[in-house]
Amino acid sequence: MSLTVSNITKTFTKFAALSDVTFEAEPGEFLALLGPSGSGKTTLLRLLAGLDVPDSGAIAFDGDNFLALNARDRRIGMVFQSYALFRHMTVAENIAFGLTVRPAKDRPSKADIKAKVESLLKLIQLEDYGKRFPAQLSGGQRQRVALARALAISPRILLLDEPFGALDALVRKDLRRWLRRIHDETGVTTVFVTHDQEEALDLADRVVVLKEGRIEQIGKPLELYRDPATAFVFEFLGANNQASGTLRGGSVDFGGFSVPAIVKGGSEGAVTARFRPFDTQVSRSGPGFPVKVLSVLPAGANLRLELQGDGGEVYETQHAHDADTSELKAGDTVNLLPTKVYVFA
Ligand SMILES: Nc1ncnc2c1ncn2[C@@H]1O[C@H](COP(=O)(O)OP(=O)(O)OP(=O)(O)O)[C@@H](O)[C@H]1O
Repeated sequence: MSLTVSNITKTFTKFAALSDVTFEAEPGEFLALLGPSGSGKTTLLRLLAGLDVPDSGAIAFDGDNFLALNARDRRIGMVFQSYALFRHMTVAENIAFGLTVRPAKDRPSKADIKAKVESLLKLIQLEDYGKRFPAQLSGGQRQRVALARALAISPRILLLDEPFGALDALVRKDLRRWLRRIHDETGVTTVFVTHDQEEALDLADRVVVLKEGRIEQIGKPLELYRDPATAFVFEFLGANNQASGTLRGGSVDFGGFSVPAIVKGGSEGAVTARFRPFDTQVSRSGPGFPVKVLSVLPAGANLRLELQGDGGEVYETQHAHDADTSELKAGDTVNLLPTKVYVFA
């Protein structure tokens, strides 16, 4: 095990920013910390980095007690959302910084530093940019340089705090793919903070979902999506629909039709059933809730529908085009049938 976080609690003037947080990262694993604003992600990252100390609990890396080491001795690479490059230094000087400030006995030779910077510039695909200053780079390029600077010290662990948060959606997507490739090439254990579920599911080997300073669930992206432990995880990880029904013998009865349920808690009787846009069928005459089509949106090979029930509730569905849905238009009345629902405590 490379990183072990055990029972970490951190309180700010009586307010518990983190409560009893425990998780592990395998060597070389890419872990995402995912949660809404204020869930404790940055606090956790700061504790890992040694920028703050927990009230209780333990943090170890490869058997070393991290809490007994100061920030520098933990050998951590960090990248923040804001471009923290030194403005008066060139790209190459920025990347070399962590090596040039080492005490003489630990400092690599000038030639070694130069070679390291060149290999990192190549890795981040900015080979010809070494002599530029940060102001002469795009936002995305600056974050690539920030990553190279973090990697220059050969960190034992890389901590990334919403590194693409300030960039536009297209650049973010590009950098996401790029970061994953860099991670796979360098193999450094990485903890990535984000509040963007798509980013976390896309990038990470495993995702730690935080809510109000506590871990809701830890799992591989697909596990979390398919097998969410709580209603919070279900809702946080993707578009969701809700309908009231009666849980009975593993199915939810909606009055007139019933749907197989994945039951994660709660008891038989009145429940709120949740279902994903993909787990639905829309038909003109089959079973289901009578709904009105609000909008029809093409989504690649799929069709996305916004539907409204009798009581004003809005549903979202997404499926492949079929005979029953391809001619649909706003204002039509159809039946919405969930094919699988989740019930949580
Ligand atoms: N130095 C501090 N003093 C007091 N409260 C703090 C301090 N740092 C963080 N908090 C509180 O701890 C909670 C968790 O904050 P944190 O920054 O870790 O959340 P986050 O999940 O990273 O949120 P965001 O996505 O908005 O950055 C918040 O309620 C915050 O107000």
